[in-house]
Parts: sequence; C-alpha cells; structure tokens
Amino acid sequence: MATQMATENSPANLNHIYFFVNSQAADTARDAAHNHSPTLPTLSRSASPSAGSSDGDSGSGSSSSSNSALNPLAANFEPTGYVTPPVPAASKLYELREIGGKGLGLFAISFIPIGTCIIAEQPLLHIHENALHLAWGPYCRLSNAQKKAFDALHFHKSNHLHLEHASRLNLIDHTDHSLDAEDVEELVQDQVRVMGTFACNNFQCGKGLAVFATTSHLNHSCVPNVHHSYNPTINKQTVYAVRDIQPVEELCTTYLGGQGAYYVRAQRIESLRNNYGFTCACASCLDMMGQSDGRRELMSAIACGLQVFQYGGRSIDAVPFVPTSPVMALKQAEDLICMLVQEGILSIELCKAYRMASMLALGLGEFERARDYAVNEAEVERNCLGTKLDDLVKSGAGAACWSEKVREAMVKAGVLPLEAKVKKPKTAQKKLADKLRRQQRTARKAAEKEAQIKAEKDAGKEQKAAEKRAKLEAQREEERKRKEYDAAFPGLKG
Ligand SMILES: C[S@@+](CC[C@H](N)C(=O)[O-])C[C@H]1O[C@@H](n2cnc3c(N)ncnc32)[C@H](O)[C@@H]1O
Repeated sequence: MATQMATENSPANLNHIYFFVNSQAADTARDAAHNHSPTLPTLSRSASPSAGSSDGDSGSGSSSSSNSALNPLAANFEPTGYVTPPVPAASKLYELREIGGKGLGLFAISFIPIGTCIIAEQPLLHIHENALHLAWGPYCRLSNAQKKAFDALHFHKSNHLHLEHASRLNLIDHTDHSLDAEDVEELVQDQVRVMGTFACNNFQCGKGLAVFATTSHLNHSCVPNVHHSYNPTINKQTVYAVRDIQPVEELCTTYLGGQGAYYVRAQRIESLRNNYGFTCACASCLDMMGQSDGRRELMSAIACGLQVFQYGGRSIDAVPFVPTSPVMALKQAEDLICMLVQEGILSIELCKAYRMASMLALGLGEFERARDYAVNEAEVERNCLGTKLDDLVKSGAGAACWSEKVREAMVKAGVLPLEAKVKKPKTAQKKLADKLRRQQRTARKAAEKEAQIKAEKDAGKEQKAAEKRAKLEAQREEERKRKEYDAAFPGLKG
C-alpha cells in the first residue's frame, strides 16, 4: 500500500517522526491495479534542491550559503543555529500560469526567501479514507464556486485506476431506476472525471486525502523548491520555500515522498508516468547535477544500512552498507547528509539524517556535535513546516523535543550547567508580534487615558451646566414669587 512507502528506507527509530508530513508515496500503481475502488496515488512529501540548479528555470546560486551551512563536511561548516525566518510578505508571492507541456503551474512573482510560508489553505474536497469512489458524494455537495475551482484542476485518467468500473459499482446502490442508459452513461463519465481529477491532485490530509484549490496546481520536480505538508495544528495544507526562490521560478513540490526521494531516474519515470501521465524533465532527471542516479542509489543503500544498524542487524547481499560500529555509522550518516544536500533534497529526509547523526554522536558522547546536528535538524524542520507545530511537539517527535533531550543529556554529563537553556533567539515573526503587542498595549493605554480625560471633562461640563440650570431655575422662581407678591399687594409695588 502507498502508506507503507513513506517509511521504507528511513532510519529505523525515526519512522515515527514527522508523522503528519505527507507520507504517501505515489507509486501505488501495482496496488491500485488490483483495486476496484482504487486507492490513490498521492502527491507526497517533498525534498528540495540546493546548490544552484533547480528544474531548468533558475540554476542560480542563491542558496549556496545555506548549503554549506547545512553541510557538516564542508570546510566552512558552521551549525547554522536559529536563523530568523522571513516575515511573510503581505503581497502575493506567486501567480497561476500556463506552462508549456505541464498545463497550469504556480510561479514566483517576487523573491521568496527560504522558510517562507507560501500557501496555507484548507481543503476544497476532503475524503476520510483512501478510496477514490468516495469523492463523488462530497463533490456533489460543493457550492458552484467550489465546483468551478475543482473542475479547473488537472484531469488525468491513470491506466492503473479502473475508474469506469469503480463508477459503475458506485452507482449500483444509488441508481435511480428512472434513469435511462444514456443518463447512466453520463453519470458514469461525470464520476470518472471527478475521480480522475481527485486521483491526480490529492494530498495526504490527516488520515484522509484532499484536493486544494491552489496547492493542487503545484507541478512536480525531483529537486523541488517547496515542501508541502498537512499541518493538523492549524488544519491547513502548507507550502514552504525550502530554498531561496527567485521571481519567475516555477514553484515545484515532489509527488514522490519517503523512499521516493531515493528513487533512481527509471523508477521515478515509471511511477510518475503510471500515476500522473508525464515524464519529468527536472535537473535531476536530465542529470544536470551529475551522477544523480549513482548518488541516489548510494543514499538509498546508506539509509537502509543505517536502519538495519539501528536494529542491530548485519550486512547481507541486499543491504550491503550496514555499519559495523557506531563511529562508522556516524560517518555514514554524515555522508548521507552531504549527499542529500548535493542532490537537492533538503526537507524531511534531511531532517531524519540530521537526527540520525545527532543520535549517533550523542551515543558516542560527542555532545557538541550532537547538539549541532540537532540545531540543524530544527532549522530544516522549521524551513519545511513552520513553527506552528503543537501536534508535533505534543507527540514528542519534533526537532524541539530532540534538542531538549540532547540538552538534558549534556546537563547530565556535566557538559552544560544545570540552569543552561538551549538558546532560542527570537524569530523575526516573534519580534514583530512582540512589537505589535507592545504597540497595541500602548495604543490601548493612550485610548483609555483619552477616554478618561474626556469623561472627566464631560463630567465637569455637566456639573457646570447643572449649576447654571439651577441658578436659572432659582432666578425664575424668584421672579415668579415677586410677581405673585406684586399681584397680592399692588399698592406696595414700586
Ligand atoms: C497536481 S497536477 C499539477 C497542476 C497541473 N499542471 C494543472 O494544470 O493544474 C498534476 C499534473 O500536472 C502535470 N505535471 C505535473 N508536474 C509535471 C512535470 N514536471 N512535467 C510535466 N507535467 C507535469 C501532469 O499532467 C500531472 O498529471
């Protein structure tokens, strides 16, 4: 099943982490072929490119500084610590455009710095199970505007999904017997269109699957510049820039997640053709980065070897690179990090590799190294997923929890004083939020003071007016009494 793909080849005890990152791989072709209610290929979690080249368009070296910062074996490597993510721009960062051979796609219209949240949106159509025929009911309940957005998504009829068959089965329970054969055929074709559209545009969304009005227009690259994932804390699909993106670059995610990141070109071509009907022409597929296949093959073997090592296993023919000692394992984990960066895979697989290196370093008592890798993991995690990660924190799986464990181990080992805290500088957003809060507080106090002065003034005015009224009233009363008196004693008048 597709869901199993996400964790294959991941370091063994890391399989539980990043649970909410889209984890379904797209190569469900063989499974789906046996299914009448087809399970879906799912646009899966992404990785990202690094030094310079992306899929065709830019190839700029804008991200090279972050690359060396992420590369522990680089001569100038320094743990990058907490970089301040950019403040989200108020203006729109991208636009939807036609691109030759790909249909529609999203393009940057301004510079998008690494770690920027580009999209955060709720599902357009969500189904709770991985069963394609379930899309029809919710589709029928969409508003006209939502239907229009859905119908604007790409349609692809995969040979591996028996959509007509599924549609006819779907109709058995619901067929209105007043329908003639032509109506039934029309209904079948409508369902095929909805299922086909859903199949090639869906993302993992919690336990279910969903399509999105904007995110579903993201095209694929094996060296993507954005990372998509469902964030249960905010109940939104988010898309983050995993490297600096120049204006006019196309925003591309990867449809191949988990082990898919390590697929060689032939495997990727097969999977993408079967499920989405296209042949990728990204930098990696055109081998513009050199040795891409060899590197991915090696990364796959190392990741697999490290996984077996975690379980205490040994090398066998199928898994040749199982390290024989923790020192060797750490070296391999570092090699994996380097290769991921060289290959332009800078998201969750890189987080896992950093975690693996950090764990191994900690096991070897190399505390500083363990901490540096933990810090780098946190940085990559934040670039991909942002900071609203309550669910990840609650699960104890995120980078912050691991950093805390490293800190505790360092305190226990006497390397850090007890009161030492992992320094967590304020992010730009936090600084901005604090500033806004301060400004709001000041404005509120000023408004309160003004209101008080006005109230006092009003009260003063009111009192004066009352006194004046009373005085006037007294004068009138006196006048009235005098008139009465004059009337009673006219002789005394004057
Ligand atoms: C989720 S949709 C992406 C958006 C789509 N291009 C549109 O017009 O809305 C998936 C479809 O886009 C096309 N596509 C995605 N990535 C592509 C790529 N790298 N090269 C060519 N076509 C691609 C394929 O037709 C695929 O089935």
